[in-house]
Formats: sequence, structure tokens, C-alpha cells
Amino acid sequence: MISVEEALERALALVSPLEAETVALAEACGRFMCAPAVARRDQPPFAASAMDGYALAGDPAAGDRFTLIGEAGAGHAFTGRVGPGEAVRIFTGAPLPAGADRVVIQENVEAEGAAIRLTEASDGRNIRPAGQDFRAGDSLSPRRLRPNDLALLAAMNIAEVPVTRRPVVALVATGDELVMPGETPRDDQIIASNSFTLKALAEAEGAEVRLLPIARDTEAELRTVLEMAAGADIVVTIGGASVGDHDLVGKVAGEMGLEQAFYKIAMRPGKPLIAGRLNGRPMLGLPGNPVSSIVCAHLFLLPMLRVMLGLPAAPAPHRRARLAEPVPANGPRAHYMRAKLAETDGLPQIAAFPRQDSALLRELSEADALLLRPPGDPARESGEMVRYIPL
Ligand SMILES: Nc1nc2c(c(=O)[nH]1)N[C@H]1C(S)=C(S)[C@@H](COP(=O)(O)OP(=O)(O)OC[C@H]3O[C@@H](n4cnc5c(N)ncnc54)[C@H](O)[C@@H]3O)O[C@H]1N2
Ligand code: MOO
Repeated sequence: MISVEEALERALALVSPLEAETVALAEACGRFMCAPAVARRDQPPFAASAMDGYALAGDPAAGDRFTLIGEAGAGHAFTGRVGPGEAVRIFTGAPLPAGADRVVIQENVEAEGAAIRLTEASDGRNIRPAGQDFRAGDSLSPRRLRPNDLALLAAMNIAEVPVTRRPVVALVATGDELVMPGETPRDDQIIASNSFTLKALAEAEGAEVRLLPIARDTEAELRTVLEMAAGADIVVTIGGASVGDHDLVGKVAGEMGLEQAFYKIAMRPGKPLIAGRLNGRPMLGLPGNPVSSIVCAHLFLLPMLRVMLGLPAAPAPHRRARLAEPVPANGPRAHYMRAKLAETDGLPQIAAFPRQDSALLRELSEADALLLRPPGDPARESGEMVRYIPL
């Protein structure tokens, strides 16, 4: 059995960034912008008023009078020039008229017909210089676009963005015991549950997921369903990865030409994970136990999808917290314990659930972290610092 780190390295070597496509800005949130965006104009494109008031020149004192010669609004520039003793009525966002170098806010002014008189000395210039936000040619580096990035791109006058194509994931559940939610199971059957979390996880990461029909436990049927996965960017099977007589994934994929990158990892849950290349496409054979498949998705599938999207090759992000309760010594496999986070005096505290069976979906649903126990980690007391993966 290889270590989790070695397995991840081999899994990430199976994938590479996909090609780019262009999407409208309104569709770009959450997508990976794969080339720098270059501003097509300055922002603001002109020196603009930051306040409603009067544009004028100089450093006037209380009591000074100015003749009004026109008006400047947002989207309506004043085309003349402001001379000494003159002022232009101006509103927030309007271009500063030529000749003016300050905006006096209207609260500090008394209007007297076609003139104004300052009631107080000016409180600053109240001008946003041209290009104070960005200049034409400034760029935004490649990134996964967040809502806040979109306004910036729009202001740069960018209507379409190059993004990495969504990876297509073909998801194949296997097993005679499985029926879909809503169907009527026989007494010896259960409901296929793993696919729903796996689909949601992959979609949240930016993938498109094709849920293929459940493959029954025959070599012929598994082969047929795997053939239906042609065209996907990655094939993910669930179950049938272990050593039982009906665990057919390794055998059938092997006969179909799987070039195995690894099989079996020193991790818990998730030991019988399979990875490799099937007909030129990456394949991940997840263990069937629900928690095992989902933990393996966090640790392997999501990092692989991130590489396909153009993000750096990296493990699932780790954070640190203090143990709220002691944990026993760990065995020879890295253990990813389902755990609950809390905050005490502003510091994160983590407690592993007492039950860690890899079939327990309730604990998984309650968990917000995987407490990371390295192989051979000794027993740990409350208060010790540990690493965890947020869920
Ligand atoms: N003799 C050994 N037996 C087992 C070993 C071992 O090393 N030696 N490993 C155990 C470990 S660890 C795991 S994990 C499981 C994984 O087995 P498989 O990948 O072959 O999974 P299945 O046998 O098909 O299913 C296991 C379990 O999960 C249920 N299942 C499967 N698919 C789904 C699904 N889509 N939704 C919900 N539940 C699913 C299935 O009914 C079984 O209960 O092997 C151990 N055995
Ligand atoms: O490794 Mo298995 O995934 O413990 O249940």
C-alpha cells in the first residue's frame, strides 16, 4: 500500500488543464478565468466628482461668492471652462469641468439666485482622479472568478471571459444491491446514495456530471456502462473496488486496458481506491462504502478536477485546530476522522465523533471537518494542535 501523498501525486499526474472556452461575463462566476483580463479603458475614465455640490477652482474661504455658469451630471459633461469667480453645479460621478480643481459640497453653500456663497471653508477636493481604480492595460490575473471580480471585469469593459471548459465527470455506481431513491427496493437492497454527494461535490468544483445507469455485478454490464462513459474527461466508479468475488471494477477496467497508477492506499477510510488511465482518460475507482467514497472524493477527485480547471496541483487544503477531546493512538493507515468544529475564546476546536464506521452517513452529515491522523500518530490529549480538512 502506498501513502496518501504518493497516491495523490500519481493521481494528479493523470490529469492536465482542459482547453479554454469563452463565456459571457454574466455566466462567468465560479469559472476559472484562464488568461489575464486586460482593462480596455481607465477607471474612472475622467476626473470625476465624488460629491454633489459645486465645481470651482482655488482654495476659497467662507463668504466667497461664485457665479453659476452651468451644470455637470453623471453622463452629462459640462463642455465649457470654469474661470476665476465661477462655479458649475455638479453631481456625484460627473466629469470635473475644465478649469475646476475642487468640488465644494452643497451642504457648505448657500444658493443666491444665479450665484452661490460658501458658508464654510472647503473640506477637501472631493475629486476622484482619472484612472484611480485602474488604467487601460492593467490586468487581472487568472483565477476562479468570485462575485466581486465580476464588477471589476465589467468596469474594464470586458463582456466575455476565457474560462477553462468544465470537466465532464462520468459517475458509475456499481452493485446488485442498489436502487435509486424513490424506487422500491427489495428487502436485500439499499438505496444508491453516494452518487448524490459526489455529483454535488464535483459540480460545486465546476464540473459537469453525467450520472450513468447503475452497473449490476456482471462483467458484461460493467463493461457496457464503462463504455457509455466514453467522451467524459474522467470516469469515476463507485464500489466493487475491493477483493470480494463481486468486486469487478479492477478486473473489468483492467481487461478494457486500464493502465493502473495505483491500487490500495494506506488510508482509512478509502483503502481500496484505484486510479489509472482508461483509453487515454483518467479513471478513479472509489470504494463503495459511502463515507469512503466521499472522503476519497475530497482527497483525490476534487484536487484532480482543480488541475483540470487550471488551478495548481495541490492537496485538499489543511487547517489547524485544538483537540476538544482526546483521541486514541492511530494505526498504520492515515485516518481521516469525521469531526465537528467549534470555537472557544475565538480559537477553533475540533472533536472527532466516537463512531467512525465508513458506512455512517449521519455522522458524515453532522461533520464539518476531517480530523487528520497520520499513520502511527500517538494518542493525543485535549488541547493539542492537530490538522484538519474542512468539509
Ligand atoms: N476481505 C476484505 N474485505 C474488504 C476489504 C479488505 O481489504 N478485505 N476492504 C474493506 C474496505 S476498507 C472497503 S472501503 C470496502 C470497499 O469495497 P468495495 O469498493 O468493493 O465496495 P462494495 O463492496 O461494492 O460496497 C461496500 C459497501 O458500500 C455499499 N455501497 C456501494 N455502492 C454504494 C452506493 N452507490 N451508494 C450507497 N452504498 C453503496 C455497498 O452496499 C456495501 O455495503 O470493502 C471492505 N471489504
Ligand atoms: O478503507 Mo474502507 O474505506 O475503511 O471502509
